[in-house]
Amino acid sequence: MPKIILLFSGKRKSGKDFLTDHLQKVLNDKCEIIKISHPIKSYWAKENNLNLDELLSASKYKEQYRLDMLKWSDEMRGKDYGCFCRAACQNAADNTVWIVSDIRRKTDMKWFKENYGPLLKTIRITADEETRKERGFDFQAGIDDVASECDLDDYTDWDLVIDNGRNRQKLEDQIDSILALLTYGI
Ligand SMILES: Nc1ncnc2c1ncn2[C@@H]1O[C@H](COP(=O)(O)OP(=O)(O)O)[C@@H](O)[C@H]1O
Ligand SMILES: C[C@@](O)(CCOP(=O)(O)OP(=O)(O)O)CC(=O)O
Repeated sequence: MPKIILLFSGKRKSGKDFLTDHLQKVLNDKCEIIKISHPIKSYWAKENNLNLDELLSASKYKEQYRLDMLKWSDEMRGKDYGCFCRAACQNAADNTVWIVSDIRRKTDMKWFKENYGPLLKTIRITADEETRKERGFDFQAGIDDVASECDLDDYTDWDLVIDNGRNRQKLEDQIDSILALLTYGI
């Protein structure tokens, strides 16, 4: 079992990868980053002969395949809503902090609550649209108005909400607010 699980949610280009990568640098080998999208991208890369590293990066490359990955993964979730959460957590190390950088759907939340309820802390990252646009966000129907991006918009029970937009605090203060959630001795 992990020591504690930090579940991060936020719209694209809000800065989920940016903040969780920095958190990982601070926590070092005491933590592990888990991406629910990793098994999706691995499958997609293998099936279609694509570059997995590019799919995993913040590049434009992944945007070309986002809609297809989204459609395929939603079909899979229809059969088993926990399939990617389970696959993503499968090889994660015991006794560390798990940083799940991309919960998107109520069913992701449900799966983690059912399997690891008492260990969870939930964090929502927000950023104003202008800042997200500066980072490369460009609204696309079928992506930005569906569950993948919107399902947790009406979730209000976050343990922490971090503004990572124009009015954001300094990075170290943002990270400190996350570290304050780690009440377990790590
Ligand atoms: N606080 C920040 N300061 C500077 N650059 C940031 C910040 N947050 C995010 N970025 C940059 O914005 C881009 C999108 O961030 P990313 O973490 O990939 O977003 P997401 O994972 O939510 O789609 C990246 O190039 C990232 O480096
Ligand atoms: C098909 C996806 O898994 C692709 C997700 O890729 P990323 O998690 O890399 O996206 P952002 O960080 O928001 O830019 C989306 C889904 O709904 O599962």
